Amino acid sequence: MSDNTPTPSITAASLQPELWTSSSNDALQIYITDSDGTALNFHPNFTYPIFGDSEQIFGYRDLVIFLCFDHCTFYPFLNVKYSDRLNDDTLEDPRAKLLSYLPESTVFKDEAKWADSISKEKEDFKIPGELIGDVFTLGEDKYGIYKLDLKNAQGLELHKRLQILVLLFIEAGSYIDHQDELWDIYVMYKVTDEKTPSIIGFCTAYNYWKYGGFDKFDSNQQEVRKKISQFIVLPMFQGLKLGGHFYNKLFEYWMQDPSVIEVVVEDPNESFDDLRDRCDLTRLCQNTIKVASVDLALINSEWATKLRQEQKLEKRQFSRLLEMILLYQLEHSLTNVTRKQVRLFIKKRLYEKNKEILDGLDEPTRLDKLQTAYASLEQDYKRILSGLSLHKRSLDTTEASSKKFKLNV
Ligand SMILES: CC(=O)SCCNC(=O)CCNC(=O)[C@H](O)C(C)(C)COP(=O)(O)OP(=O)(O)OC[C@H]1O[C@@H](n2cnc3c(N)ncnc32)[C@H](O)[C@@H]1OP(=O)(O)O
Repeated sequence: MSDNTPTPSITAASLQPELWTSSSNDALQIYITDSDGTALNFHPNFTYPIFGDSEQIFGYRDLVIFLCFDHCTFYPFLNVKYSDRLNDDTLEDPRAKLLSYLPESTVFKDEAKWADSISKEKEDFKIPGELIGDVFTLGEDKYGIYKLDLKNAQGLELHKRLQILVLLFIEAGSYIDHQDELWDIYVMYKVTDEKTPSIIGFCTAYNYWKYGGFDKFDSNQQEVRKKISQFIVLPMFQGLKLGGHFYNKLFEYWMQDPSVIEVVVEDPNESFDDLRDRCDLTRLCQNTIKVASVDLALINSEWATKLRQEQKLEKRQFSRLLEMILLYQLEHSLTNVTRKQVRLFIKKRLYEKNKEILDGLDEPTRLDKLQTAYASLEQDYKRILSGLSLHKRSLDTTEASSKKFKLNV
């Protein structure tokens, strides 16, 4: 707009409010540079934690907000462009709003300065964390998972650069208190190019200390329940099984840590639930149990309790996995257990879980509610199981793995 053009006012805009209103989800464009210098672009899933419940920004025409990150250092850059702005001091300033959620290092507008800052950080770049487990290969690339050291300035800075993604990609996500030492942050990198690795995603987990009894307390034996709180794979790497590998590697790491007694997940969404169910099932059936040998008597015995504790799985998740294994057996004719027995077994858990509500209903309604819940769960289990091959793998590996995990079957 030229200097001589009068700035439009709110009253002028009220005639055509749609011209001056942008969806904040559409206006915000996130770019992540690639190792070859190009940038991949996507939109956020949510912006309401930043721009309010309506996810709209009023007062600008043709608004575009560029939020860019470097693939390796995750150095942030922000720019805000629009063709016109209403003359109103009370308008929300998207630049200020976003900067309040970004680290102080964020470069505004000055692209050359951003490029210089990245080059400087890359001169002697070192991932600001400790490698957990080994570097592993998938296809032609190598990956590693690093636990950030938040006491180290670079570790803390990386956390501050990454955390806005929690607001933008996880529903009801919020910032963690990084000063609380009970938080762990794990970052997955593609490390094929060791000098400039690329961030794939990250996960936060909280350590809940559990009082394990007087004896354990006295002998300084710590017991921790790990709660996965936030788990993100960057959009351009989603759907490539990288999230699954990230989760499996974390689980492997926690399996080896005797202080971790259980791994739980805080408010998983459907896609994370799917990933978790499929990974847990595959891990369990590859390493520990032979699918065809699971039956109702075994599930109701001490074996199940012991296996659950050994596998550090929470009760509900473990029950779901066993139920899915029973259904898998039925689908692949691997069992003498009948469909009716499996149905009654699953309904028993559903009844116990919802006893209070169900006991308040008359019998026909109660039976109907249970049947509806069962039918929908069965359908969901079948969806999760589709494409999984649990018994072939387990038959191949049972002998080798049974040496590692000796069970009292
Ligand atoms: C606790 C929380 O934080 S809940 C919030 C979770 N995070 C989000 O929603 C943020 C946005 N989304 C994301 O970041 C990602 O999409 C995630 C984390 C949900 C999933 O990560 P991705 O890398 O895309 O998943 P991945 O490609 O590994 O899994 C894809 C599929 O393979 C399955 N899978 C992955 N690894 C394995 C494995 N090792 N064995 C068996 N199945 C596997 C998954 O269940 C999934 O099934 P599908 O093909 O039917 O979709």
